[in-house]
Amino acid sequence: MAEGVTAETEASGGKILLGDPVPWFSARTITGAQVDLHVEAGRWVVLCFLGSLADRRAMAELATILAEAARFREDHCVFYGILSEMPADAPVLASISGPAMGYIVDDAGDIIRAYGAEGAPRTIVLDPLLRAVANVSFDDPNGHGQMVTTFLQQLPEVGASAGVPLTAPVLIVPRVFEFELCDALVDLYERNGGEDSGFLLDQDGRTATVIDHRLKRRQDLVLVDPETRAILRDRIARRLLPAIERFFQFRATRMDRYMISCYDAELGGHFFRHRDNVNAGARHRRFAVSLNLNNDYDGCDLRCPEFGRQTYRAPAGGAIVFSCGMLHEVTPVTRGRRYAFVPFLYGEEDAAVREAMNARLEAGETHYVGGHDRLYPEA
Ligand SMILES: O=C(O)CCC(=O)C(=O)O
Ligand SMILES: [Fe+2]
Repeated sequence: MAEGVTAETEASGGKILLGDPVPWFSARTITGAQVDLHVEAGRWVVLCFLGSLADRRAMAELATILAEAARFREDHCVFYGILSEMPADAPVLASISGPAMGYIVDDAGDIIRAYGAEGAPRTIVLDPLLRAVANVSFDDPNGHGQMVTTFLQQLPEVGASAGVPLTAPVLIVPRVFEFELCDALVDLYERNGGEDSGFLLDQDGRTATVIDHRLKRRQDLVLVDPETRAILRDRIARRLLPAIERFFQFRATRMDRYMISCYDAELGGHFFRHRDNVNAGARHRRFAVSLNLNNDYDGCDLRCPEFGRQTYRAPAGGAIVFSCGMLHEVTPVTRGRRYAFVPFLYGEEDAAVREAMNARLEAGETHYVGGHDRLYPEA
């Protein structure tokens, strides 16, 4: 973006500096859709701070940007209009809302203030890593609408957003579990079956397990047998941890979630975009492991939207390891069933964090007592 825009941003006292990461926020749109900015990463994000739509100017600027609405697509660019009060024609805005376009009423002004837009309507565009790449005020000498639409017209596809080919920071390590071990685990699952698996969600600062098939469809079989757990722990400690130490410089001492997970094509198995460490009860998680137990299925691969549309798949018996802070999704399984072992790794300090976060768990959630997650219990 033009240098003049940077200068303008700094001079206005706004908190958003071009190039810098922006603050995350959570809100609901006027249609009730939950927006967590951190989940919006992986595409261009247009935050249009319009003030009140009772103001004719705001309406005109919105109309100019909406002329580009065809560019708002879930896999490319999403648009949020942030309003200081509920508009009179909310039903009209609701009718044009969708997965790539929404309107948020920020009547407390928290988001507006955090983005330096109080009394200074503007459009801020974020890159797929949620860093500000444009900050155009309504007072821009070149015209707000003109500047924003030109900018939107020039946005490359997400995969080209860095100007060089992108690869997500995932480590693929083959041959962690022997094929016989994989087969035995799949067999165990088929004999026992799994249970619908939820995901963690914070509401009013407390973490609860929620089931919503639109966001996740998976069945899990929890492994309680100490011998089975010891075998899995042994393979992870001997074959995976050395690679994590070498390539990520992290020494894991704890692992949780001993279970076999199954994504079934007949049930529409998938896992929507998420990060594994954002909820209070999940802050201890450092690295996610995704170890495939079979390969006779289609789809169900890992995608890391911040790094483009490309997908990743571990070979049977092999693992993908990635940071729990990275946005990721599991694409729908389109044929057969995918079986996987998907534990989280962390260390001693993280275990202490986890214990402290017991206080933030919703009633009914299992409290962490430690011990069962040690990777070297004999030490
Ligand atoms: O199925 C996978 O490979 C990843 C699962 C996942 O993202 C999770 O359980 O949080
Ligand atoms: Fe995950």
